[in-house]
Amino acid sequence: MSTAILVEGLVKSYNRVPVLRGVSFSVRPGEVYGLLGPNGAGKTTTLKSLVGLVRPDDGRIELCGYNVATHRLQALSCTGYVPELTVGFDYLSVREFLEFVSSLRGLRWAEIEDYVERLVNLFELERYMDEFMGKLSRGTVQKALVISALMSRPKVLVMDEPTSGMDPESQRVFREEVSRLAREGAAVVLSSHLLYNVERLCTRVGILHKGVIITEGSIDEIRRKAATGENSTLEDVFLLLTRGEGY
Ligand SMILES: Nc1ncnc2c1ncn2[C@@H]1O[C@H](COP(=O)(O)OP(=O)(O)OP(=O)(O)O)[C@@H](O)[C@H]1O
Repeated sequence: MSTAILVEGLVKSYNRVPVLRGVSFSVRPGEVYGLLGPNGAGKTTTLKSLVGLVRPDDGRIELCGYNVATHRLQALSCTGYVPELTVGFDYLSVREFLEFVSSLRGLRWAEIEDYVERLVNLFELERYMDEFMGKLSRGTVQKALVISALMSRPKVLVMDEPTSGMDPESQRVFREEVSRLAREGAAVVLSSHLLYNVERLCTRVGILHKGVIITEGSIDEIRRKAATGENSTLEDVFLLLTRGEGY
């Protein structure tokens, strides 16, 4: 399959205020696509549309070849998702939460146990396994959410600000594990304001601004397009393109 995530002409308004005005991008197996943009640019709305939590007014989304509007179950069964915020799991321990997600996904615990244990060790979550999710710090919750999305080794991974609150060591673990999954053939899309992480992890980025993707490509390509010079950072490019025009 040449495209695992296909987004075409996504349009969405809230209370007649347009938020997405024709967002299009695609992600191939093995790619990690970073969706960037100022606050309110529409990143969460786009990612929620991908997993069927927001119904777009127009446009087409396919995950693993399945149209999300008509074959949502099939599309989501090959997809891992890290939401921006979680609600409702406060009174589950981390262990119960992971077991709950695995059973929802129809995974057999015995088959994923070794992988989950490896991730739990890497993210240093062992001592929190029997703590309620509601008692944990933001970064610790994020680690549990990331593990819950990775544990099925999905073909498509959709992540909204996945590393917010994570310490630098865990962010490195995150980058390594997501890269590993991509090398195994997953297509990944993530939103982030942490441009340092994006620069190291993403093979391609798209900058969302005023409801459309204003530039897209590898970091080198968008640096050339923005003519910010070969020593410029992603932050330089981002600030140049979106300067003073927060949406
Ligand atoms: N349910 C909703 N009802 C009305 N407006 C909404 C709703 N959800 C989002 N919006 C508005 O849509 C716009 C885009 O929001 P969205 O959360 O998609 O942006 P974002 O790029 O993810 O922002 P951030 O970087 O701050 O997380 C914002 O102006 C927001 O206030």
